[in-house]
Amino acid sequence: MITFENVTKIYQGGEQEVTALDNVNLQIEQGDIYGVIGFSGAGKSSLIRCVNLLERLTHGKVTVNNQDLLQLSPKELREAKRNIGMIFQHFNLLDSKTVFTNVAMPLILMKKPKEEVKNRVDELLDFVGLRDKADNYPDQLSGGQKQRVGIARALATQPSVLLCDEATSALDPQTTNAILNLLKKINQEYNITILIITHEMGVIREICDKVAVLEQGRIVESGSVFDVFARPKTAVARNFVRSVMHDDIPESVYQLIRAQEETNQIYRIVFFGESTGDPLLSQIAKRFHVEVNVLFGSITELQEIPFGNLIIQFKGEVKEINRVIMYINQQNVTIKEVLEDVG
Ligand SMILES: Nc1ncnc2c1ncn2[C@@H]1O[C@H](COP(=O)(O)OP(=O)(O)OP(=O)(O)O)[C@@H](O)[C@H]1O
Repeated sequence: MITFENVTKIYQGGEQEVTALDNVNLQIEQGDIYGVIGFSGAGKSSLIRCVNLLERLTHGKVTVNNQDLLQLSPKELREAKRNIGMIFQHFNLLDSKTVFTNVAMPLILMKKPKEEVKNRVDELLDFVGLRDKADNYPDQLSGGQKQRVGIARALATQPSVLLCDEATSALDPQTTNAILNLLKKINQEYNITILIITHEMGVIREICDKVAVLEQGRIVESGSVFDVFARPKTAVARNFVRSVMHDDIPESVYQLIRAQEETNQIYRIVFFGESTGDPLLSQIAKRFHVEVNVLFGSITELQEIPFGNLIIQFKGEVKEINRVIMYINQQNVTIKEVLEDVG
């Protein structure tokens, strides 16, 4: 478990102060895959680096498994840090050492017996699918393979927490998916809590259970990935969701929406899970005296669960349309007027 309590990080850059984190509160439960998303400069690196004290916070408190690292003795701190693995965008491998030695390094530093080191490294290289590369050097590996080495090294000390600092940003989409699947496997098989920072909503969609949106050092929105995708509350979260949902409404539909006089007839309906398949619209057409037009529709997958998005026009009497809206609200879907995001 990781908690951030009123965390502020201020950098003193010459004469100017930069507030990278501004009173951040966040709770990451044991076993979560928690994503923090934000644009460049939002404070993501500062946030993740405060967890293992690569950065010192200016105010507030960060705890990992109820321990405040700042309160520990040097010896206790070394032990606590072994419990926190980290992987990096640019892998941070030792180029002059083999894959085996890179993965073994944390154990060598702990002065573990040779045989124990060998067994553990072999096991880890098997786990990440690189047993045959043990004697290779990092520059003989692809980006995805380098990140696998980084992951194996991070797991060497059997941490309960894994910090991922833009771990897939330097990789192509296919390799990104393979690495994300590996992270999912680590979470499931070892029950390791994973904190990921990223600027890519695709990463959040693929593996995170929960997400926080960081903007100018503040958490502006947080919750389950489903909730944030279905009901983003802030403009920044809406933009991130749109970047992967491919649900942009065509301009021709916008024109139709802008032109209409009755303003309460066009709605966005968001479905997810099993309700995506429900014949909701045909039920509406049967039960109510309204005409139903689908103006636009898209469907995508969120963690292998279908997530649908429809723009619907209802034609009929206002009273009847209101009954339809009430009916839809009772189903497991989200409905809202489109006009507010037409701009
Ligand atoms: N060592 C530093 N000294 C001064 N300012 C810094 C330092 N590190 C970061 N900052 C500033 O703090 C703010 C947050 O930076 P941070 O790197 O945490 O953001 P980020 O979201 O990780 O961005 P990116 O995705 O570009 O890495 C930025 O305005 C940045 O310029």
